Amino acid sequence: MIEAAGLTKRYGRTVAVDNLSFTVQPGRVTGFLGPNGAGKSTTMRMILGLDRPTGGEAKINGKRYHDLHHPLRTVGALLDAKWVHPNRSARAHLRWMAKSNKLPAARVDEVLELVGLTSVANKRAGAFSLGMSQRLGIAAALLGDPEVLLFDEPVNGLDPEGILWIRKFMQRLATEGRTVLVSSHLLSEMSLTASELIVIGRGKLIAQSSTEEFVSRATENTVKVRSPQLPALRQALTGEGIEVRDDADALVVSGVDSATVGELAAKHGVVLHELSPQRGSLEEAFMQLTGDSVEYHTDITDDHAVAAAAAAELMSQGK
Ligand SMILES: Nc1ncnc2c1ncn2[C@@H]1O[C@H](COP(=O)(O)OP(=O)(O)OP(=O)(O)O)[C@@H](O)[C@H]1O
Repeated sequence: MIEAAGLTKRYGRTVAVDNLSFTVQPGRVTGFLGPNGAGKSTTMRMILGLDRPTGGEAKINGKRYHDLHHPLRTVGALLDAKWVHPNRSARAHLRWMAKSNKLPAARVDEVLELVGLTSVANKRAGAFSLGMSQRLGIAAALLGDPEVLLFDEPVNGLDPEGILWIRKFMQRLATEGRTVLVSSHLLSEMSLTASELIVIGRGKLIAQSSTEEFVSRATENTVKVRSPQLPALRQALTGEGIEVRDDADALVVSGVDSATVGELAAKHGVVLHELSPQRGSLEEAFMQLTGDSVEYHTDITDDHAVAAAAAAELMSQGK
């Protein structure tokens, strides 16, 4: 289990992580979702004792990272897959890691097998593709057979096949009873990988809920309605306890269908110029929820690969 309580990190005037509290439970994949620059990496680094919090604390199985007796036997992480000596083979890299962390050498071949790298174990890690490097990073995270695993944007830059592999692998780790926290800036990817979500924007917690609940909330259908008598229409709707928000010269109505809106307008003698049901896209809704918290735009090619993997997954499920 991972617990963050009031976790805060400031870099000068930038508040990278702002009073963040959440819990990550074992036995399922928890998605750590937020736009680029939201503070995901900084939070993970604080959990792993690589950055010192300005305030609050993070605990892994009830202890701060620095108080763990055998850190690698408790927690494994994939932060930067390219963090490998380029001239070392995959096996040599893992042997060196095992030795320096007092882990049995026999575990090296086990983890190579687990991630499917046995056949290339003696090849130079510097010549690995990104997908192979990610697998090697995951093998390294698994060396100590830890109960808790953190993966920072593991599918970034991967092709659809690589994305599918990572997704299945995380789910398998969770079904083994491990605590798995995986970060991403894409709700579409997380909706296929994680059963629980922690959503942040500009370092602040936006939501922690089941993925199902978050997605259904994020894609809530609305009705767009335009009228030359907007104030009267707004009053008619809010008078019935219906939620409305302004959108330029229109109102966006939530929680009711267009028939209800039309009938209420007629009852109050309000003229309508437009009455259109809106179905929000998942990513658009997510962007809206995280509001102005987007620091910069995401890499289009990454997002296309993720979308293709999502489509492949749905097809493989026969949907
Ligand atoms: N070492 C640092 N010095 C100064 N500012 C930093 C440092 N590390 C992160 N930041 C800032 O903190 C904020 C959060 O960054 P962080 O990398 O944690 O976000 P993120 O959600 O992981 O985004 P990304 O996916 O782009 O890495 C950003 O505004 C970033 O510029």
